[in-house]
This record gives sequence, C-alpha cells and structure tokens, in this order.
Amino acid sequence: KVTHEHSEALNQRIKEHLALLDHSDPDANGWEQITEDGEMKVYRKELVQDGLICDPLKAVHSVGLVTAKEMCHYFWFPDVRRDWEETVDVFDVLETLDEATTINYQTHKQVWPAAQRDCLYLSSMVKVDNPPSVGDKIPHDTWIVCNFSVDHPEANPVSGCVRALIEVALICQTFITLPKDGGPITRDCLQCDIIYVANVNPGGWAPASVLRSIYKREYPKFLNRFTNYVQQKTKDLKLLF
Ligand SMILES: CCCCCc1ccc(-c2ccc(S(=O)(=O)CCO)cc2)cc1[C@H]1C[C@H]1c1ccccn1
Repeated sequence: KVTHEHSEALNQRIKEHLALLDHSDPDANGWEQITEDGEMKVYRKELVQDGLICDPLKAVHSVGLVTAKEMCHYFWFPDVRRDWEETVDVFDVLETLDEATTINYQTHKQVWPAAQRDCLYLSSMVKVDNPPSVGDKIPHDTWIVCNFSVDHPEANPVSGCVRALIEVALICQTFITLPKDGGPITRDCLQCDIIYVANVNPGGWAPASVLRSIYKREYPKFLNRFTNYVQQKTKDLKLLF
C-alpha cells in the first residue's frame, strides 16, 4: 500500500531483504564469519566502492523470551533509541510519515582519525504476511524494520559531518513451543530468530583498518546490547504479537 512518497522504495527494499529468509547458508556465497558469540554469528564481505570500504555486514542470532514484534518495535521506536544505541550523539525525528514510519537524522560519535559521520534515513516497521517458510519450522509471525538513507529538506546537518549512507534491515521471526501441559503461552515458550543486515557507505575517506576494526567491534556489541535491552524491557510485560 502506498501511504507516503517513499512507500515504493520501502516495499522494494523489503522484498529484497526477505530473500535473506531463505536462510541460504551464510557461510556460502562469499560471507566471511568475523565473530561468533553463543547463538550470534556475524559475517562480512570485503567490498570497496570508489575507494571506500563498504563491507556488507550480516548477523544471525536467536534469542529467547521475546517476540519478533517486540524486537522490531524497540529497534524502530524513536523514543527508546538512546536506551540501547551508544554510538549515536544527536538523534532527531525529522518527520513522522505514518504510525510505523519516521525520517530520522543522527550523528555518530567521531572515531579518530576519521571525520564524524551523520545519517539521514527512513525507518519503517512492517509486519510480513505469508513469509517464505524455512525448512520445517513455521514462524508464528515475521516482522521487519528497514532503515535506508533518504534526502529531507529539513535536515539541519551538524557542521563537519560526512554523510554516511545506510541500508539496514532487522528481520525477526517468532517461534513458539506450546507448553506440554496445554497451559498459556509464556515467555519461556518463545524463540526469536533474527537476521540483521547493514550496508554502510562511510561517504568519505576513512582508513580501511580503522573501519574494519570498528565494524568487528561495534556490531556484535550493538546486537548483544540491543537484544539484552529488549529482554529486560519486556520481561514483566504482556507478550506483544
Ligand atoms: C568512520 C566511521 C564511518 C562509518 C560510521 C557509521 C555510520 C552509521 C552506522 C550505522 C547506522 C545505522 C545503524 S542501525 O542499525 O540502523 C541503528 C540505528 O542507529 C547501524 C549503524 C555505523 C557506522 C560505523 C561506526 C560503525 C558502527 C557499527 C555498529 C554500530 C555503530 N557504529
């Protein structure tokens, strides 16, 4: 459905990201694993575009106690961004396009010797109907948050920042194990499978070694911090499907 000027672009990106749900073996087609921490595996590809390091990043994870909608809600919801995002300085919502779509401006903490980066992007949370089912597991629900760079007339960029371009998706699927005793579904029955992809173009020069070490350090940290945040935030709340 078209509700705003970016609807077509958003629907196109969602379609492309959902292709990841075929759970094609991440170890295949060129992905190199850079970290493994329990259920979380982080992969990258080495990609240089116009002399800039644009390594695509992909992480797969599986966490208990939360639903796909809860994970995507807290990833999308602007009001809680500061609770879990620690590499961002300025964060503003420039425009709210509908109840699940905003246009955000943010600056990232500078990483010496590179110039500080900022991002201007659309962020939308969408429920995926009839997702491609994977193997024998049938997901209870599938949600996606898509963050991708757009222009906006009201962006008032922080001077000195280099504009980074992002293409990010968080795809979450809830799997429920019904309790043996036929009782109500509790958080212990939940398993949320996550696929996170991030394509960040730094927008200007940054030393390859610095960028690659940031990515290797920051993405696993962010995924652990964010998933722990959602488990804590939801532990005493009603399950949100
Ligand atoms: C010299 C550094 C050049 C690149 C800087 C940069 C820009 C944007 C981003 C980024 C932008 C959005 C997202 S998100 O998933 O949509 C959530 C919303 O914030 C995520 C990461 C990352 C980085 C790189 C720091 C690197 C880095 C990696 C994970 C976390 C933080 N920083």
